[in-house]
Amino acid sequence: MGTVIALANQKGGVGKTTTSINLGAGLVEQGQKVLLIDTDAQGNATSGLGIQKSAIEHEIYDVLINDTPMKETILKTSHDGLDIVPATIQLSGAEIELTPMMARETRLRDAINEVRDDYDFVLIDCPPSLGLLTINAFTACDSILIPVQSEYYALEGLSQLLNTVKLVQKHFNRNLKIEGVLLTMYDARTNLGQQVNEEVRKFFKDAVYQTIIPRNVRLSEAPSHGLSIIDYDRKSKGAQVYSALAKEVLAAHGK
Ligand SMILES: Nc1ncnc2c1ncn2[C@@H]1O[C@H](COP(=O)(O)OP(=O)(O)OP(=O)(O)O)[C@@H](O)[C@H]1O
Repeated sequence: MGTVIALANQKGGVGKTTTSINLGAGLVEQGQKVLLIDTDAQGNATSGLGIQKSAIEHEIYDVLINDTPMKETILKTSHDGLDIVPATIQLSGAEIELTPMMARETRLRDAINEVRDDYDFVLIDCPPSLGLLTINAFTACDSILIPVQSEYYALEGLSQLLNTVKLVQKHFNRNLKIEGVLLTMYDARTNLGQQVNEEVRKFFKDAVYQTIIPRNVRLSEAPSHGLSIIDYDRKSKGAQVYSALAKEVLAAHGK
């Protein structure tokens, strides 16, 4: 049965999607079967892996609202072996359309359970909010990977995130854990980067990955080509660090 990891931080632009795509591809390189579920209406993970919106027949919205089986929404991506459940802008209405009568917090979990045996890892790219879609992800997953941007106010908002984790543990998912905290867009040349590194390690201790993701222009270019960093520029620093992260994640799971 696959391990389900949600990538979440309600702050926007911290590297959730970049990490979902490239950790996913990195895990595939290590011989894992991986499904990425896009739950962000911006659909950046979807387009970043080369899926044309016009080619999408069913998406995560249909799973959550129309009871479409997840299996019918799964597409192959530009990275061989990495599958995706796509998202489009249609998903932006889902939080309002999910009503209490629909068991609205557990719909994603129920859908994932139908495909979980087909994969080693299921990654959920969360939207930048702590709304119902993120609650669905936290209810469905085993653990949460929190990307933290190495910038001013890096820790701001994380206590809210941890409160949401506690609420979900209490009501829907007793075994929910923190998978790890990942420093992203790190610039070793600045004092700020080093300060944030120390601050985050003081707060989250061993939960912080040894692997740190630096700012790397190749990582920001790859999605516009619909490619993971491994396919876009295998020799880049970005490809090396996401490969190292994949190995660190696997080691944490005894693989
Ligand atoms: N390590 C990096 N180096 C350079 N650019 C990066 C890096 N990581 C992410 N970016 C760029 O920063 C922007 C935000 O990253 P990303 O989309 O992964 O964040 P996000 O947390 O998923 O955003 P949102 O909250 O909007 O969903 C993107 O343009 C991405 O290409």
